[in-house]
Amino acid sequence: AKYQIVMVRHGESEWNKLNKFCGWHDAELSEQGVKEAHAAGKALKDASFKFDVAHTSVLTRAHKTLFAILEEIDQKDIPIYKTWRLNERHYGGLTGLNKAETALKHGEEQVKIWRRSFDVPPPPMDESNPHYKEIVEDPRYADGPSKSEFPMFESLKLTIERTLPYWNDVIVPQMKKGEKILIAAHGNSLRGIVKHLDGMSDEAIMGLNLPTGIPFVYELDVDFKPVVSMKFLGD
Ligand SMILES: CC(=O)Oc1ccccc1S(=O)(=O)Nc1cc2c(c(O)c1O)C(=O)c1ccccc1C2=O
Repeated sequence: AKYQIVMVRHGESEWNKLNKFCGWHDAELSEQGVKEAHAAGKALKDASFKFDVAHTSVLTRAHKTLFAILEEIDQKDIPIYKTWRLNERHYGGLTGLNKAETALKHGEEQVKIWRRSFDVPPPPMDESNPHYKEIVEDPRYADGPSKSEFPMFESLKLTIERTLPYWNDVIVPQMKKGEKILIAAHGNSLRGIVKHLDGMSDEAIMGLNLPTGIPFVYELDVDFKPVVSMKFLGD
């Protein structure tokens, strides 16, 4: 095919293990997550993948997944672009809550609505949330989003709407120049790219839960239409 791109959801994080909404909180990879990342790198090395450039979010769990992969394929010297636009969805006031706390605070009915909604946002994060300051004041957001567009919550729809401009304005032009690209990001930001590439419905993309730490390949024709969609390594 004319173009090929590899994407991978970061390995399991410490908060995934605790079933806590993580979003823009900068959780570490769990030990299992580090292992997943190295396994991903080994799979890419065995398949002789080489990249010219990598894109990731501004969150550590994605960086460490990317670094483990680049170490395994011996390509630690390629340029790495970090952008908030590839961040995980912002879970607003739910950030830090686990399953029980969420149900206790908002009730099972509301959880059911959120789970199946594409554009119903969680409650905004406010100063009462223990993670408010660490996120809003983080210097890593100096390059964006601006104060006025800094999210306090995101629906899946809003997440996709802020990820796609990066795909269209940064990644596609690089692919057109022949760059071989690896994206290490998060479940919901990668959903935005996959939804766009495969023209999936809102319902279909909500049904897609990408596995952690397993790279997948898209092969695209000259019009960026998928010839091969979401081919997982090891498949
Ligand atoms: C598997 C699991 O325990 O998921 C968790 C984790 C934390 C809280 C609630 C749950 S849950 O069991 O209710 N399931 C569960 C709950 C939720 C979601 C979701 O995808 C999910 O699987 C959302 O996407 C979601 C998105 C936006 C607001 C709330 C939710 C939500 O409340």
